[in-house]
Amino acid sequence: MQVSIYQGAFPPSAADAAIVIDVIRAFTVAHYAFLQGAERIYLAETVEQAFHMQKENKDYLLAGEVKGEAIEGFDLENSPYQITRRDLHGKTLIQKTTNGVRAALNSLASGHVFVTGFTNARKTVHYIQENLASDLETVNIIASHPTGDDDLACAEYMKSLFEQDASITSGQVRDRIIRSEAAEKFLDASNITFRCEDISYCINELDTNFVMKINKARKIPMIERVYL
Ligand SMILES: O=C(O)[C@H](CS(=O)(=O)O)OP(=O)(O)O
Ligand SMILES: [Mg+2]
Repeated sequence: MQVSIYQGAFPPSAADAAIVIDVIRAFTVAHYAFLQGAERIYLAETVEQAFHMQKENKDYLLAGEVKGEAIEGFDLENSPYQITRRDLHGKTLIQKTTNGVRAALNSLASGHVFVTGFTNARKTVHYIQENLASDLETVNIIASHPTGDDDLACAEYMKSLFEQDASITSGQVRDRIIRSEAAEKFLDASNITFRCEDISYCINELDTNFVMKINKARKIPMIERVYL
């Protein structure tokens, strides 16, 4: 199996499987949303599309950000801290974010498409190794932030798990996430728009029994849980 890492929202090629990483914060948010009971998460290309979908389906909840900030009229921010304080049982979310959602939508030409933050990175590798590996010649790992080291560190970690070379530890990934450019504004106490708690949710691996896979058969792609 050839495992390649790309950085940014525009992967140059398709693969048998793609794993799109957004540690800070889109797919950490998605992971916690499922843990809070969400059933599915649609991926919206634009804020307008998200509002249109909610107009047609009044129960859907809008989650996301523009330039990291809350969107007026959305139900949820792009904040794992906030998500963990909501009961989302049975809910459908529509997610719109700058890097993670954009990169996922640009990866749909790959055969299987998974999304993850650091919280579910190890489980995602194990799921692919156990269930798909014999059918996969190429795997693209897409670190969705164009320059931030948070997603790149997680991508290197996942590649090292696939290749079993122990070249990077989970502790090293955690340190790189905390020191990344993307984390800066959250850890700046004078910047009250961003919560430092969000970073705490992004740096710990969780022992969950599912991975997050994109269902491409729907008109609007959506993330679903696939159980281990
Ligand atoms: O909200 C986020 O964490 C980012 C936007 S920014 O990098 O903070 O401007 O979006 P995401 O798609 O979750 O990386
Ligand atoms: Mg990000």
